[in-house]
Amino acid sequence: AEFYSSIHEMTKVFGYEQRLLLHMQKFIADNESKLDFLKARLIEFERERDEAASEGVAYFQSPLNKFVLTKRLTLDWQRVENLMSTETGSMALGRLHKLRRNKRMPSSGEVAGAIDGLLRLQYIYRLPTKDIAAGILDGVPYGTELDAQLCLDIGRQALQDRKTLLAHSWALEARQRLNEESLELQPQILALLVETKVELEDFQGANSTYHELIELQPASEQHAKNYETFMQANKDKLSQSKNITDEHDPVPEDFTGLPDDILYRYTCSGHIRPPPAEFRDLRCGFMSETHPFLILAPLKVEELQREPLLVVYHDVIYQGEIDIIKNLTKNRFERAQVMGDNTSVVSTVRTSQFQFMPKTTHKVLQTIDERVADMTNLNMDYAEDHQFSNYGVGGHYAQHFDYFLPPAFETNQVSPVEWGNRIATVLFYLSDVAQGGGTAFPRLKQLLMPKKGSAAFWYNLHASGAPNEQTLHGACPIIVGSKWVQNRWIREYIQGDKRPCEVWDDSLASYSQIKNLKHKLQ
Ligand SMILES: O=C(O)CCC(=O)C(=O)O
Ligand SMILES: [Fe+2]
Repeated sequence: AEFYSSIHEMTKVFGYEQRLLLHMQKFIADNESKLDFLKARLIEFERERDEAASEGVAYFQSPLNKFVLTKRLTLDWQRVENLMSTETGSMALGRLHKLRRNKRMPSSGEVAGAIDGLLRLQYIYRLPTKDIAAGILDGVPYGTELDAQLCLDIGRQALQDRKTLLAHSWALEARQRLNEESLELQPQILALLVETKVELEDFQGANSTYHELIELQPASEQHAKNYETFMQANKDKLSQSKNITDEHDPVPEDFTGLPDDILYRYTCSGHIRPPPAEFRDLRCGFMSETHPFLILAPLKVEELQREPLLVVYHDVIYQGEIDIIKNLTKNRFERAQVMGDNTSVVSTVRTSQFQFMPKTTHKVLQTIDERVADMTNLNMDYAEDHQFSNYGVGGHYAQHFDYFLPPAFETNQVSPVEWGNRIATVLFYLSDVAQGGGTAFPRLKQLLMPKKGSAAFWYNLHASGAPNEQTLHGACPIIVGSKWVQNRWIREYIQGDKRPCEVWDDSLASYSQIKNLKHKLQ
């Protein structure tokens, strides 16, 4: 199993640790009683030796003593030897060994996954390194401090991810957190610091940190060699210095034209927001007139965007239903995947756990679909299986489109293909999230915060069926909490009479897109 991508899974780890602790206690107790027995024997044997030594030859003249000594040298010492050579606590050790190798236990690869999540949080929400290390996330203290080793591990992974400013700050933090116990890490920390300083072009700083490192381990040939390579490569730049205090790139003043991953980042962090003018016409309430389909459903709806339509319904899934769903999905989650070139793959683009469930599984899923039909006026006969996702701390789903692109059709990843593309998405929030975890629409400048019981609805396609690229969206990383969502992906098939095309006449925009799409297909 994989734990770091889901809080739901993570809670099971506590149970495992509890059992590991019991085995360890048993192991210690067994060994302690063995040592107690051996210590008592030792004292006894020493006492008799002292007696013999003080009495001298007279000691051996007593037949009784002769007997005692002989017995001790044979039987007693044999028992001691036997005891010393038995592996005490082997039963407890065996159990611990077996439990640790259980395939449901987290593996060492999970540490990398967990660090990856932490770095993503820090990067997107611009969290200060010293706060995270002190156990403070986005201003809230959680009482867990990170030690020098962990700070070093995080720094190394940041460097690997090319987040050099972060790597530098984690190396500094690791150095600050060195203590007697962890002093042996100092050379590794200095080495990381050198690497990051070189990358950030603080050659003077790198040079002096190299000196520190060599002073610390003057005998190391490796350091000498590395230093020589460094000097050869940078000898003309040694006067170049930089006071690196930043941990993050500066926030851009203007976001136009920036790549989608950057837009996603700043939408999640709240730096990208719709300008007030865009709110002017938007409505909220028990709407029935703005869009024809709402006549059917006097639901509590909030309009976030007209073009393309993006609305949020409030109180459209109930606690009783959520309880049933949590029960149905129990122990059935697996690591979420994304579409790869030919097949689905695990990726850091999407770190959560998910499962699909046919609507025939339980009546509650049919009830929900009837409600979705009321909310959207779409035909739910051609909706995919219900998808449930659970995100853990640091879990996210990077910017993506819900609609299928031509390659997905070509590689048979659209099933069933006759149902066409995903015309619309309804995303139910089955939980609140304490911190982070919004759904970001970078091109619409919208950030929806999960609220238990509400649901977002948007069309992925233009009325013509062409993909609407404005619908790019993603699930921002969770800072604190466990996020549960349920997806309804509604497909195009026989929605023709349902979707009120005349209200959203986007035929012009989609014409060029269709051409573009055809071009891509050729
Ligand atoms: O969890 C979210 O907020 C968004 C999920 C999503 O976009 C998806 O599952 O396709
Ligand atoms: Fe999505």
